[in-house]
Amino acid sequence: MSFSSSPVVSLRDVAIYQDMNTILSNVNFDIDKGEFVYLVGRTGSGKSSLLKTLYADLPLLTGSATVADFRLSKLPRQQVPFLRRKIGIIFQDFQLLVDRTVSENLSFVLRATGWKDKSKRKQRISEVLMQVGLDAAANKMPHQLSGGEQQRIVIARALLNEPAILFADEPTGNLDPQVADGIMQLFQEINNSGTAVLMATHNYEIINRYPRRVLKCESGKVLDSQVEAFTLTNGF
Ligand SMILES: Nc1ncnc2c1ncn2[C@@H]1O[C@H](COP(=O)(O)OP(=O)(O)OP(=O)(O)O)[C@@H](O)[C@H]1O
Repeated sequence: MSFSSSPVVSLRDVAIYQDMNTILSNVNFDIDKGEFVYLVGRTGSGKSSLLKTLYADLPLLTGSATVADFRLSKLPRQQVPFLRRKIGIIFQDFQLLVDRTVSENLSFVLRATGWKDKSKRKQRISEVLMQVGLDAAANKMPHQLSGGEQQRIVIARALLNEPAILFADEPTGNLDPQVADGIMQLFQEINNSGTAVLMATHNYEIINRYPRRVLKCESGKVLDSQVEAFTLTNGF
C-alpha cells in the first residue's frame, strides 16, 4: 500500500505521438487521488492517444510523467503489468471473453495478476460484482447480458485490484442515454469511495449533469478548466 500524498497522475512538458506525428505537446497537469476528471475534444484531437500513453500502451518519449507512482519515461516492458495492476482501463467496446462466464472472465484477470488462492478469488469476484450491482450474474455468459450490464462487468473487472485510478475511454459511447446515466452513477459511486477517474467522453449531457473538472484536447494542446475558462460547445 502507498501512503504518499503525491498526485495519482502527473505530467510535465509531455508530448504525445502517433507514429512520427506529434498529436499533443506541452501537456502539463496533475490528477489528485480521488479526483474525477473529464477528457474532451473533437474526434482525432488526441484523447485516446493521451490515455494510451498514461496506461503505457504508447511510450512516453518527451517530458516526464508518473502514474500511480510509476515513472512512464523509459518504463521497462516488464514493469507494464505492475503499472496495470494499479490502474483500471475501460473502453467503449466491452472486450469481455465471449466464451467464458462472467466469473471466469474476472477469475482470468485475478489469476493473471497473482491471485493464487481460489477462495480469495471467489470472494473478490463476489465483492466487485456486488459493487456494480450484478452479483446475480456470476454464472452468465456475456451474450446473456445487456450492453449496460456488460459494461458493468467490465467496470467490475477494472476494480478487481483496487486501482488508484480508472482510465475510461468513451465508456458510455455505445449505450442508450438512460443506461449511460446508470453507468455514470456507478462511476460517481466508485469515485466517492476514493478511486480517481479520468474519463474521455463526447457526451455533453453527462458533463452537464455531473459537472467536474474538464481537460480539453484542442489544437495540439490540453486545456484545463482548473487553469483557464473555455467553452464546451457542440462537438467540443
Ligand atoms: N494507431 C495509430 N497510428 C497512427 N495514427 C493514429 C493511430 N491512432 C490514432 N492516430 C491518429 O492520432 C490522432 C489522434 O487520435 P486519437 O484516437 O487519439 O483521437 P481521439 O481524440 O481519441 O478521437 P476519437 O474521439 O475519435 O476517439 C488522429 O489524427 C489519429 O488519426
